[in-house]
Amino acid sequence: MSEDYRPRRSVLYMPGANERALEKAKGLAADALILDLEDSVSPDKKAEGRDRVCAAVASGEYGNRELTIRVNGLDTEWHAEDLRAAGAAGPAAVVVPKVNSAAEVHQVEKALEAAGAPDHTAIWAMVETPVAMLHAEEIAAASERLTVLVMGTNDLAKELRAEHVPGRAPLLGGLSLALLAARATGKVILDGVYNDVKDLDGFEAECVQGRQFGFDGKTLIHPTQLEACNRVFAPSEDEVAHSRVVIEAFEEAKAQGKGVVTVNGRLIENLHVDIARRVLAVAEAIAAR
Ligand SMILES: CC(C)(COP(=O)(O)OP(=O)(O)OC[C@H]1O[C@@H](n2cnc3c(N)ncnc32)[C@H](O)[C@@H]1OP(=O)(O)O)[C@@H](O)C(=O)NCCC(=O)NCCSC(=O)C[C@H](O)C(=O)O
Ligand SMILES: [Mg+2]
Repeated sequence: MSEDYRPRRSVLYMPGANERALEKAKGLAADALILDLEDSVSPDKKAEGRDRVCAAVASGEYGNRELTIRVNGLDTEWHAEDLRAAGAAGPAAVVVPKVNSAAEVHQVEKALEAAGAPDHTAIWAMVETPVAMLHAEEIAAASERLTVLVMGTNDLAKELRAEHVPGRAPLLGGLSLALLAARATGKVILDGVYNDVKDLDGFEAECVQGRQFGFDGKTLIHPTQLEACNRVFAPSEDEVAHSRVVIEAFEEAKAQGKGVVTVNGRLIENLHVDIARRVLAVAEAIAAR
């Protein structure tokens, strides 16, 4: 497998001005953290939150959790200072909300360069408006620095005037467009949040749906959502065992000059072996964490 795989099954938001949550996150089983300066921080706490999240990045106390900062939107009074501070702090990524065009990605890229952001600081673009759904491919392809698309399903539902319903029928068009864009451009894509922190069954069902769709992981808002998310977005033991059987059966068939074989009555071709190899690589990367 040529592609580098970094687990991003569970990506937990936390309010940037909430000291308790920032402290707690150091011990949570999240693959990545989004230290938020946008929706979860009130206007009077924006400056305090900015200082706190930059200090958190500088602390080096978050282990192998990928540490990112969500800045305020491009059209807000806080955006420029957020980018300056986040760029200088050098997190794994700056998460930019409500990105609607390639031009906006270029604007962020320039501001990060001006802030002296290190090369390892990527851009994660949130796609959460009807315009972003229709421009998803140009957004995803806008920059090599942009490595991840993040669904913002709350804003998307708001803009669509849609309701949050089990199965997310009103959002499926947008989810599909963003996924197509991510896969067409070789980017990672994360599913949106599940708002009811008490409804763990509903949450798990949405994780399963996201994984079946092809999302690489899911964004979360509460620590109780971590366990199911990490489990659902990891290959199960059965999948790993089946993948090994598939690879072995195909190798044997190849040695006998055959291009196809069946396993448990199912056709196995080259592409199924590629899938099986990816499953093993993902499982290994997760085990190595
Ligand atoms: C949703 C919450 C406001 C609930 O908070 P609270 O009632 O305080 O939760 P608990 O009392 O159950 O908390 C138990 C302990 O866990 C810690 N905690 C809670 N949430 C987090 C978290 N996200 N990260 C780290 N730690 C957390 C509490 O501090 C308690 O710790 P302890 O004191 O030791 O017991 C709250 O969970 C919350 O604020 N969640 C994050 C909200 C957020 O970041 N929202 C913005 C992102 S979502 C979004 O914007 C989506 C997107 O843009 C879109 O459009 O869809
Ligand atoms: Mg949003």
